Formats: sequence, structure tokens, C-alpha cells
Amino acid sequence: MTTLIAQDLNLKIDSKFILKNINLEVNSGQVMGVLGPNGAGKTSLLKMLSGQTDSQGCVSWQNKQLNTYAPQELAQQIAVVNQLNESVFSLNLQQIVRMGLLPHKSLLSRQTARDDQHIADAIARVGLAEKTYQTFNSLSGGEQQRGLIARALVQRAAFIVLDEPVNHLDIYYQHQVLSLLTSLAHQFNMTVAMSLHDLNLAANYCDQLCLLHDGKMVAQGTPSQVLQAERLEQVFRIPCQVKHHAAQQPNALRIDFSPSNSQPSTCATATWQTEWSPPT
Ligand SMILES: Nc1ncnc2c1ncn2[C@@H]1O[C@H](COP(=O)(O)OP(=O)(O)OP(=O)(O)O)[C@@H](O)[C@H]1O
Repeated sequence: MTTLIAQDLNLKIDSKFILKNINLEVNSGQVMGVLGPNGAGKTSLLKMLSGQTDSQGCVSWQNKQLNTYAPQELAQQIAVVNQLNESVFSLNLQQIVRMGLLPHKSLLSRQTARDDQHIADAIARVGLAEKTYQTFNSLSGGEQQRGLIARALVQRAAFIVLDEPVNHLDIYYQHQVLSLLTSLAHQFNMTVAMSLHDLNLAANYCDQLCLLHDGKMVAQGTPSQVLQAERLEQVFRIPCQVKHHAAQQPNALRIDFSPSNSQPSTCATATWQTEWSPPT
């Protein structure tokens, strides 16, 4: 069943289109990856899909427009894990994860043993049980990222939106976190939308992909529909090969970018300063 529908989304700042005519649909139980080069509009799109930015256009979740949800009701439906900012938290990890319960509480409600169990389970699921009482500030970038994912789990929202969730994670936790998100979607019929820079992780873990370039939707569909060499070369401005491993898994893809083997794509316009000296 289609649960997320975005129609004709536009975002214009200072007369420049950041997003232009974006349309997409995501079914419940699916993981959608948002791909594209730096500045393509991934974060802006995720903010619109999760109601963090007012949309010029229409986003509806469960047949109801996002801008008609009350704030608490929206927070019960949608959990957001944004990119890490400089954190000002002096709270410990458990207290940060506990914030995920807020949408389900009234001002006077008490903490229950069941709440504590949910928090402990979520922290354990992201592999941070031994860091439960460490201050959030003192956690490593990857630990903070996993802590924020634990907070999203505690929120028990049916739609989780994550902006580059594996950015700070080592290879083990990249796979752990993406497997966890995929299994939440597939087993519990949740919907996940996330931006990713690693196209191979996107091919492995996402059911649907959309590829943005300069604020426009270049392609959307299954990984094998979207991840085509010629298109990726144009968008990412670097030579690329896409290999299909149908023998292992029907949709298994391997994307290799090989800048050293050939000349940069003719689309590449940037020139890089490779030497630098301090100003005198
Ligand atoms: N508030 C704003 N004012 C001006 N420009 C903005 C604003 N927000 C976003 N932009 C611009 O919109 C474009 C898209 O930004 P966005 O953060 O959505 O890209 P992105 O695809 O997530 O990039 P990255 O991969 O680097 O995180 C960028 O050129 C950015 O500078």
C-alpha cells in the first residue's frame, strides 16, 4: 500500500530552484534511498517529506497531508535522524534516547518500567548498551549517530527519515544499521527514507531509489532501474561500471567508479587546486 505521496514539490530560495517538480510514492514496508551528488537537494527533499520544511507542493502520509497533522501527532508518525550537528547536549545517552518517548507522553505522565525496557532495548539494538550513561557529547561521531537511531526506534514511528545515517559509521556498523532499518521496514511494515552516498550500500539495502541532480529527479525505481552506468557517469561526473551478479541474488549490483583508469567525464567542469601554501 502506498503510504507516502509527494506531488509537485518545489523549493525556491533566493530565486534559485533547490527542488523542482519532484513527485514520488513509497509503499509501506519499503526502504527508499535518496541519492545524488553534493548539493543535489537530498537533505532538502527529506526535510520536506518529514514535514521539517514547509512544502510548495503536497506531501501526504497515510492519506493525510503533512501540514494538517498536529505537531505531536506528526511526531508519533514520523521519526527524523538528521545529520549530526555540533551538539550542545550535556545529557547522557539514555536521556537522549528517552526523548523519543515524548510524542507518546502528556505533561504529567510518568516513566514506566516498560518505557525503561524500550529504551534499554533500543540502545542494545544499536550496540551501545555499555555506553548507556555516558554523556552524549563524549560519544564518538558513530556512537552519536547510532544513539540518534536508537531514539528514533523508541519513538515507534511508522515512518523513519534519516539523512546520511551511515556517514560516521565504520563498515561493520554501516551494515548493522542498514540491516536493522531494512528488517524494521520488511518485518514491521514501516517505511524508511534515507539519503546515502554509497551507491553499493543503496543497491544492497534499498527497495526503491530516487536519484537527484541539481534539484531535479533524474530517475526513480528499483536499484537496477536507477543505477545505470551512463546515467551515473553523467550525474556524478566520473567513469562508472555497473556489474550484475544475478547468480548470487536476483538484484545484486556492484557499482565501481574508476577515476584512475580513464579520463574524467566530459561533464566535469570543476578544477581542483592541488597545491596550497599558507597566506604570507
Ligand atoms: N536555506 C538555504 N539557503 C540557501 N541555499 C540553500 C539553503 N538550503 C539549501 N540550500 C542549497 O540547496 C542546495 C541543496 O542542498 P541540500 O543540503 O539539500 O543538498 P544535499 O544533496 O543534501 O547535499 P550534500 O550531499 O552535500 O549533503 C545546495 O546548493 C544548498 O547550498
